[in-house]
Amino acid sequence: MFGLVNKGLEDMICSQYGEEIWEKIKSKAEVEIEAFISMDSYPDDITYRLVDAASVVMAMPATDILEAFGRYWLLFTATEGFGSLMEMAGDNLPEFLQNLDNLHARVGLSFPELQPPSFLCSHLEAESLKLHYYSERPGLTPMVVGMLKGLGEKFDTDVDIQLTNSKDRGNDHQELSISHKLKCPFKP
Ligand SMILES: O=C(O)CCCCN(CCc1ccccc1OCc1ccc(-c2ccc(Oc3ccccc3)cc2)cc1)Cc1ccc(C(=O)O)cc1
Repeated sequence: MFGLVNKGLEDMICSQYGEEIWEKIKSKAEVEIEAFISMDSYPDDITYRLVDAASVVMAMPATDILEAFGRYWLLFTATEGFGSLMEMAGDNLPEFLQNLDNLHARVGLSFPELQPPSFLCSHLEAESLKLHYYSERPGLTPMVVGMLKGLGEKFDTDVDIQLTNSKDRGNDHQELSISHKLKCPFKP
């Protein structure tokens, strides 16, 4: 996983809980890396160990940490680091999601070690769509849900996300039903 992800986790923990908690998480995860380099690639295992350790140290379910992290990563880490790349992906939520694979492909051109998941949109309606999420990495759906919620905030859009099919149920990918509604700009 790119350092961009692990660094995002570090930034979220340090900014919300302080460096001390982050050091505790790192030592519990037996991660000795001083500082994550955003553009370096690290074994996925490091990310999983950090999330599991954070779950113990902060006494929070790992799924809650992953969702909070996904939202933070989208709104801060990815936006600060790759605002222009994100802007190119679309002006609204459905457009962005339909361009997600292109966004990953564009990054992959410069960073071949990227191992992105794949996203496919179907059943596109005015205010809903189905997002098919294919990944070799298990257990990161809550992180993607958090990213999608972050995306909703970025686009001033109310988002409701339901997992409608999953690998736990024998499906070969995760299927998320997403309804999205632009927030009315002026309160009546
Ligand atoms: O693998 C999984 O099953 C879940 C992992 C999270 C999936 N992506 C997030 C996808 C996403 C979902 C919802 C909304 C927005 C999303 O992504 C937007 C995005 C995607 C990729 C980047 C990105 C940018 C630069 C990258 O690499 C760098 C980093 C620093 C300097 C130069 C390039 C890597 C990813 C930025 C925003 C981002 C991603 C993160 C890491 C990797 C990877 O390490 O291979 C691949 C993809």
